[in-house]
Amino acid sequence: MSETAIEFVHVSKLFGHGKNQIRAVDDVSFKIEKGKTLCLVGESGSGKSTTGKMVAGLLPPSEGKILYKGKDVSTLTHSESKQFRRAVQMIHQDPYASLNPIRSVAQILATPLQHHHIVRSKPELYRKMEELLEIVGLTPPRDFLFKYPHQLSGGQRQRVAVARALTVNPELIVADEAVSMVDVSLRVSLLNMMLRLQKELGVTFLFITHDLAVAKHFAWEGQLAVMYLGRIVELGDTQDLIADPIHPYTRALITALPEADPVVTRTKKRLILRSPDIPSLLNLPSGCTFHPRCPLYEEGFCEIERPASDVVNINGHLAACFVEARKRGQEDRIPEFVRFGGVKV
Ligand SMILES: Nc1ncnc2c1ncn2[C@@H]1O[C@H](COP(=O)(O)OP(=O)(O)OP(=O)(O)O)[C@@H](O)[C@H]1O
Repeated sequence: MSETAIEFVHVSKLFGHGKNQIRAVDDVSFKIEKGKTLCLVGESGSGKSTTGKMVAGLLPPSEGKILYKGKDVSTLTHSESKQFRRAVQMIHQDPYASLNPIRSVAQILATPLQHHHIVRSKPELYRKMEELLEIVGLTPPRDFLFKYPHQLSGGQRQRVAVARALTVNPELIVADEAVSMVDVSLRVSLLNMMLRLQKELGVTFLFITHDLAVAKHFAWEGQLAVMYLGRIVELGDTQDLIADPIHPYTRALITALPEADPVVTRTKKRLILRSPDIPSLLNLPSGCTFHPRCPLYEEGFCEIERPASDVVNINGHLAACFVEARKRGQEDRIPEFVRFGGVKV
């Protein structure tokens, strides 16, 4: 039976106070099975990083529950909490900022290995550091151990950051825009290295990116969650979601993807949004927050109530769109007063 690594149950994160309060993450639910990948994709400000930080235990939720292996993270004892922090590691966008510039690769890797008593002697330390560098594709390891971050390329630095995360044998890695600062030419090999890690070490991944092409590649065998203004608007197995996107926002993202074949790119019908502007979290539109941009917008239907993330549910492929719920024969999942144009019946 599959085991759930992490689960969000109606989680929200609020920042600020009074009139300046925003819901950076709003009523988000998902689970990631052990050894699988969930990729969060969405535009800047959609709440991806805030979600990632909550998964990594760096931010507490304002509402809702986060379960780690079925246990509410807020109720963990001190020692369980320490274990949790060690089991979940985060890889950031900018490895240059996250690696200490005055420490060599060997020093960067040795600190957690020694601190957590993962190695007990110098020879064991060196064996372990070399093994980690080999796992992340920095070979021969001796060429890299005594280098400093500034002597490495962006892709190599990110590999060191991954190796450092692996020092503590994590069960879950949160990779937040981990390839976006790396040259396009090196991105695929970095992504493939992380995919290999997942297969060989069985690590669970929460992968965060604004780039749907990257998301598609990394989570092809996992799941995608599309975020918009703090909410998940569509969630499903990546292959289903790409083949049959339900939410118009997902469709817009997919039709904007470049195709390998230039003829397909030229002839592909793009989904034109009614407005390019993303509303402010401080002043959200009523009802479905995507309605001012949505090509499927129906007056008197879309602006009444915010659709639940699972108002469309096709064998576990979920989406938050009343228009699509109706089109796909799931009208009974739409609250009655929305169906009757806002009139309480
Ligand atoms: N510590 C904080 N205090 C106040 N507001 C915050 C804080 N962290 C994030 N926010 C706000 O929450 C919203 C969501 O931010 P978040 O970084 O999670 O989005 P994102 O989708 O990861 O975007 P990006 O890729 O630009 O980081 C944004 O409006 C951001 O300004």
